[in-house]
Amino acid sequence: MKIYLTGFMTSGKSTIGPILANVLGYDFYDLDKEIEESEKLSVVEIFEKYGEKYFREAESKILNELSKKDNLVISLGGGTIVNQKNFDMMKNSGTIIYLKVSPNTLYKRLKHKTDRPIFKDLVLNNKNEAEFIKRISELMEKRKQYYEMADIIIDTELTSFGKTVDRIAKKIFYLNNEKNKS
Ligand SMILES: Nc1ncnc2c1ncn2[C@@H]1O[C@H](COP(=O)(O)OP(=O)(O)OP(=O)(O)O)[C@@H](O)[C@H]1O
Ligand SMILES: O=C(O)C1=C[C@@H](O)[C@@H](O)[C@H](O)C1
Ligand SMILES: [Mg+2]
Repeated sequence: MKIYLTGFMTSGKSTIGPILANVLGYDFYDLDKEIEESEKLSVVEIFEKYGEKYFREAESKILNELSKKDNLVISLGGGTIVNQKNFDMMKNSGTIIYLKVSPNTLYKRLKHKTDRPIFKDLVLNNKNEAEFIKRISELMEKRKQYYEMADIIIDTELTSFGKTVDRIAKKIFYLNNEKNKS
């Protein structure tokens, strides 16, 4: 089984992914980290040096390579799913799980982080809360049609890491049992 974790920047994909993989006994890959290793640059540096289009091409290429493996959890980047080819490939090859978090909570997590190129300028320019949340909400609006086509949606707003992992693992064990029955 292949599990793809999707959701907005700082929704918790990279934090929860390795714990989930450990619980399921699967291998774990963080797509952003794989791109960084392959390019020998950080995500911010790739955006600055080569631009977003280049990053997106590298992202799709590495996603396709990783997806040849089985029994794994992949924590995607926040924008990976917003590409029809990536989406179709993941939908046809595995289970997509969306970690749903509100713009207000995402703001609290993002406001001090300078390692997300898309929000770095807002953090460095100390943009006020209303403007920041507006930008998060606008991007969320564009992306949510993809996020919400996930196979499983987990509202993680009020949930600790452990509880989120527990809820996902239970759903995966159930799906695996159903698959074995048929
Ligand atoms: N209940 C929670 N669940 C998940 N993350 C939480 C929670 N509470 C606080 N956090 C914090 O939110 C941040 C989530 O960041 P993380 O890198 O896991 O997000 P991500 O979804 O991988 O983002 P990106 O798309 O940028 O890769 C971490 O700093 C984590 O400590
Ligand atoms: O949401 C996004 O577009 C991104 C999220 C991160 O995971 C990285 O992939 C990068 O910062 C872009
Ligand atoms: Mg991540």
